[in-house]
Amino acid sequence: MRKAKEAIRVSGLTKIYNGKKVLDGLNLSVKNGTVFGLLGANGAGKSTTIECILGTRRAEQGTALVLGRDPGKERRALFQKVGVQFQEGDYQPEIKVSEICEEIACLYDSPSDWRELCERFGIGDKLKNAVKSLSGGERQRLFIALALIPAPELVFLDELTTGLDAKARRTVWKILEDLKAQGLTIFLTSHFMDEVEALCDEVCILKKGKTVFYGTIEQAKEQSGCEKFEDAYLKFSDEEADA
Ligand SMILES: Nc1ncnc2c1ncn2[C@@H]1O[C@H](COP(=O)(O)OP(=O)(O)OP(=O)(O)O)[C@@H](O)[C@H]1O
Repeated sequence: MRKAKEAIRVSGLTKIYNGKKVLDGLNLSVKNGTVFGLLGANGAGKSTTIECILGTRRAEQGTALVLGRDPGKERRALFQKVGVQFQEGDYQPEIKVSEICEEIACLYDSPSDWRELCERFGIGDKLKNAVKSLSGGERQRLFIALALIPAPELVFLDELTTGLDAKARRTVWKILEDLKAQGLTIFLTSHFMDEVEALCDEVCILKKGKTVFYGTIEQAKEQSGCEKFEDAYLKFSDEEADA
C-alpha cells in the first residue's frame, strides 16, 4: 500500500444524534509515526469521532482519510493496516485468551506473535483462562494486545489505560513508546493527563463536539498560561467550571 504522509486526515466531520450536533465540523491531521491524543470530558465526542473515522458510524457531513484511503470504500485494504482496541462485550462469553488471540491472528496476512505480545503485557500466564475471568486491568491489557496483533501501521486506543494499576500503566506506555519508535502511529483517548503528557506529540481537546485546543502539550501550557498540562486541559475544556 502506498504510504501517505498523514496517517489520518479529518475534514469538517459533523455527527448528529437526535437533532443534536455531537461533532461539529471537526478537523484533524495526524502525522505518520506520531502519537495523537483526543481529549475531552465524558460525552465530548471522542468515541464518536473514532467511530466516524473508522466508518463504523456514518457522519452527516465531512470526510475522513485513513492512511490516505477512504475507510468507507477501502475497508478491506485498511483492515490489514489498522488496529482497534477491543471494548467490553466485543467477545464471545466463554472464549479463552489463547482462542481470541488465535482467532484474531488468523484474520491478518502477517500478524505479530500474540504469545510474545501477551508476555509483554503481563498476561502470558493467563492464556488458558477465560477472557471473562480476567481482572478488569488484565482484560484491558489484553484488549490493547489484541489491537496490536495485526502488526498495524496505525492503532486506535480508546480510553487507553482505564482500570490499570500504576505499574501496568507504565508498562503500557513503554510498549507504546517502543512501537512508536518502530514507526507505529497511535491515536488515543485518555482521561489521564500524565499519560497524555508522557505519550502525545499533539492533542485535540474537544468540548461538546467542537475543538477548543489543538496543538502540542507545550503550546497548551503556553496558551493557557498554566504550568501543568492538567491545569491547561481543565482550562480549555472548562471541566472546572462545568463541575
Ligand atoms: N448511539 C447514540 N445515540 C444517541 N446519542 C449518542 C449515541 N452515541 C453517543 N451519543 C451521544 O453523543 C455524545 C458523544 O458521545 P461519545 O461516546 O462520543 O463521548 P466520549 O467523549 O467518548 O465520552 P466518554 O469520555 O464518556 O467515553 C454524548 O452526548 C452521547 O450521549
